[in-house]
Parts: sequence; C-alpha cells; structure tokens
Amino acid sequence: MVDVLIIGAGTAGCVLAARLSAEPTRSVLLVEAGQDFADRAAMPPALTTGDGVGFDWGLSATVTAGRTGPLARGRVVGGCAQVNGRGAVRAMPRDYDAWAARGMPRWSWEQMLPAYRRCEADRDFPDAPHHGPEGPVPIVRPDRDRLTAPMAAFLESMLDHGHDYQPDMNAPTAVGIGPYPHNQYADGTRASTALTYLAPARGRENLVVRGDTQVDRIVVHHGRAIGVEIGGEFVGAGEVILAAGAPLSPVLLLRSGIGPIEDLRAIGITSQQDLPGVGRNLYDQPGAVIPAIPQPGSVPSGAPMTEVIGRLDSFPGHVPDQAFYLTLFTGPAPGGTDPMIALMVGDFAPVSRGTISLAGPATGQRPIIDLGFYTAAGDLTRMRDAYRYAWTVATHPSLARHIAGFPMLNDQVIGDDQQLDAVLRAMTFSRLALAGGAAMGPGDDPDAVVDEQCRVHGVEALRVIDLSIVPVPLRSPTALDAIAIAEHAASMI
Ligand SMILES: Cc1cc2nc3c(=O)[nH]c(=O)nc-3n(C[C@H](O)[C@H](O)[C@H](O)COP(=O)(O)OP(=O)(O)OC[C@H]3O[C@@H](n4cnc5c(N)ncnc54)[C@H](O)[C@@H]3O)c2cc1C
Repeated sequence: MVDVLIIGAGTAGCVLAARLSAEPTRSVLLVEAGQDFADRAAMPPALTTGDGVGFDWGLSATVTAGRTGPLARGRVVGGCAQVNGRGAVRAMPRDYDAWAARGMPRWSWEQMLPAYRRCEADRDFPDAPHHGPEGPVPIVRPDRDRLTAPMAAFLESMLDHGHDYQPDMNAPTAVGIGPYPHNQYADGTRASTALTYLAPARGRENLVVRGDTQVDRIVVHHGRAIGVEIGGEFVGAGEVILAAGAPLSPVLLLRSGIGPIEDLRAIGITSQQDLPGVGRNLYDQPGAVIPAIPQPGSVPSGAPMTEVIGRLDSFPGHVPDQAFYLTLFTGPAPGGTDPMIALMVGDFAPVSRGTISLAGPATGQRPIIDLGFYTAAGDLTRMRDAYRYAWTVATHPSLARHIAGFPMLNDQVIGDDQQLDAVLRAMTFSRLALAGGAAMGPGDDPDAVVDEQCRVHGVEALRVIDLSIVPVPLRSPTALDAIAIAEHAASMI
C-alpha cells in the first residue's frame, strides 16, 4: 500500500507527484490513463488531440443550445499542458480574492502569489517582485521588435484603439496588449510539467509512475477512501488525490458514488456520499474568431501561431471587467494547408455554467458534458459587443493591409444583432479552459465539494487538486493556474 496515490499525471498531477515525493518517507504512486514518455527523446515531436485520436480522450460536449462539438483533453503524461498552445498567462488577483471571499481565505491572491513565484523562472522579468527567478517552468515572451508583420499590425491596431502596451502581461494588474508569455525552453521545446516537475523527480525511490493505467473508480469504505480500482485490480492507498482535471475528476467522483444521490441511484451507482455539487458549476470560456484570408506573403511560413495577447478593460457597450481577451492566430486553418489569419475573442468570465453527468456506471461510457454557453442572461450580448469591437480591430488599416478578405463577415452582418447572434451561436467554441465541477466551498455551502484544503466533504483521505476545484472564473487561459494551484495545495499537505 502506498501513502499517496495520485490519479492523473496531468498539468497539476505532475506538480503534486514531484512536490509530495520530495519527502523521502512518503511513498507516492502516480497513475495516468495515457502513455508515459519517460524518455524525452522518445516523445513524438507533435502530440495531437482531436476526436479520440493521438493523445486525446475523444470527449464531446454541448457547446451552445442544440450544438455538440468535440472537447479536446490531453490523455498522456503531462495532460492537457502536454498538447496545449503553451500560453502561460496568470489569472488576476481579483479572481483569487473573489475565491477567498467565499469563505476560503487561504486562496487569496496574497496567499497564491508565492505559489506562482515558486513555479516559474521568468526569463524576462526575473527581478520583478511578483515573479520567480528560479522555479522549474521557464516563461518567455516574444521580442516586440521581432514580431511577424500581422502580429505587429495587430499590436498597432490595439494601441491605436487606446489600449496600453504591457511588456509583462503577467504583472498582477496588466490590462492592455503585450507579448504573449509562453512556457518553453530556449530551444523551443514545450516546458510541460511532465518535463519541468516530474522528470527531475523520476529517480526517487519513493515515486512510481504508471502510464497506460486508467482508474475505474475510487474505493470508499465506511466513509474513507482506501484506494482505487483499475481493471478489477485493487490498489490500496493511505490517501487518494484526484487530479484528473475538469471534467474528468468530477466524472470519477460520480463513478465512485460521490455526487448527487438521486442522480447516482437513477443510473445504478451505490451512493457513498451525497454531494449535490459534483458535476455542477462547471464553467468554460466561450471563444469566437474573425477568420480572414491573408494577402499573399503576409503570413510567413513557419511563423509562430500567436505572439501577442490583449486583455481588455473597456470597449463600447461593455462594463469594464477585464474579462475579454483578444489574440491573433496565423498559420494553416485546422485541417488545411492554406494560411489564415484569425482574430480570436474570448470571454474569461461568463456567467453561464455547465454540467457533467453520467449516462451509466461503466467506465467505457462517455460522460454527458454541457458547457452551457450563453444560457445565462447577458452572456451572448457581452460576446456580441466584444466581437463587434474585435471587428473594428481587425478592420483597422494597420491589420487590414494584411487581409485580402473576410470569408463570411461584412459590416452588415456585424451591425445586425440577430444575424450576429446566429453567427455566434453557430461558431462559438470551447476555449478548452474548463474549470469547476467539484468546486471548493465551506461545509455549509450545499454546492461545495471540497474544503479549503481540497479535502472532499464527508469522505476521509480523499482530495481533489486540479482546476475542477476552482469556484470562480479565472481571467486566464488556465494552464499556469493549474500549476500554481497544485503548488499551493501541495504546500498544505
Ligand atoms: C488543445 C488544448 C490547448 C490549450 N491551450 C492552452 C494554452 O495555450 N494556454 C493555457 O493556459 N491553457 C491551455 N489549455 C488549457 C489548459 O492546458 C488546461 O486547462 C490545464 O492544463 C488543465 O490542467 P489539469 O491538471 O486540471 O488537467 P489535465 O492536464 O487535463 O490533467 C488530467 C490528467 O488526468 C488523466 N486522467 C483523467 N482521468 C483519468 C483516469 N480515470 N485514470 C487515470 N488518469 C486519468 C488525464 O489523461 C490527464 O493526463 C489548452 C487545453 C487544450 C486541451
């Protein structure tokens, strides 16, 4: 029997395994459903995701009412951050302060900042008080003077719109436009937590990593987690830590009988703990693009996909909340080879919430995921205003000179509420920044799943530590936050 069994060697799980096994007397078993590339040289250059191929779970979700789409989730040691876009932007202090204000003072920005500092080695601002100089994750930004022509034009358009230039978009209050921070090594290799945290810890005698091993359920006996079941095998543990990410941590709780009692009974799962909040309060960030055909030669081949990110405070029709972001993407469109330019607008803080539920008890049955985009009043209007504003950025002369045409948009569509709403409902996609579904909250909150120390309410020796515990929207693309959250939680164990 191991002391600690961690389910999921993803973004957070690799951090937890490294930090918890640093104590030599504690035995740690890290279990991952996907492949383990222990030898960095054996790792394929590109780990793809999408519809169950490569290193993807093949999940799907309801995106907007009546419309379903694939929901990419990394299934490999390193998790989503092993297949993601490497954008490494922090959430804002106000997000953590909102978290703390829900009765969890240990998750305030003041408490979280040391965790962000601990995890990073910021190559550009090592001396800034809010940055860490020597953590495991290298953070770099593109050089403003060496941006590709469309990226420089996007920056110019935003500055002309009155937004501030921010050399460090990870400064706590950075609002405006600046170089996009990325987690990567100097040679361009992706700096996932499989490399930055787990690889240096692999030699420890008290740490075992098991790839290609999917946990079927957590075994709870008399109100205490005593281990897990893997294809009929029981593996005992003193403590189980669930780090399967959103949405798969809530899925595993449900399969283990931890969730809304009536829903579990209806699909034949014996309840171990009635927790109505499991699978609820899921949120994600809706995104939409303005696709454009570039002028010939405008997008250099092999150019980085994105180099500049904007976090907006105010624009017409919008109450400032720093929740919208703009990014320019260049390169071949998904599944194609012709170059494209796409200005993406995303909402970091929608009000809408989604749900996760099970169709049945079997591990092989896909969960039912509804992202709930635009179900809350006001979310679609917010997006409409932001998209309209993005149109003015895309059609600004600096950017427009790189664009030959917009395939599906014009001033008339953009100006008409009904037409634009139809476009948004049809094209909105998941920003793949899922969080919640097993939210943290005090014991008197009926929707709370874990307490301030990530312990599942009502079940001993079981914690959830990944983005599914986040009870508030994070104004960020989320990967860096998953690392900092795991760092912070590990310091409490
Ligand atoms: C394609 C893509 C692009 C993205 N781009 C960016 C970006 O550029 N910047 C950014 O900040 N964020 C990005 N994100 C989001 C970000 O990467 C994730 O939000 C974050 O990494 C999630 O971390 P996590 O630890 O909560 O979960 P994960 O990293 O998903 O880790 C969960 C792990 O648990 C494993 N697991 C699940 N169930 C089981 C089970 N039953 N048994 C065993 N193992 C299990 C999974 O295989 C996985 O390895 C992207 C996400 C995707 C999918």
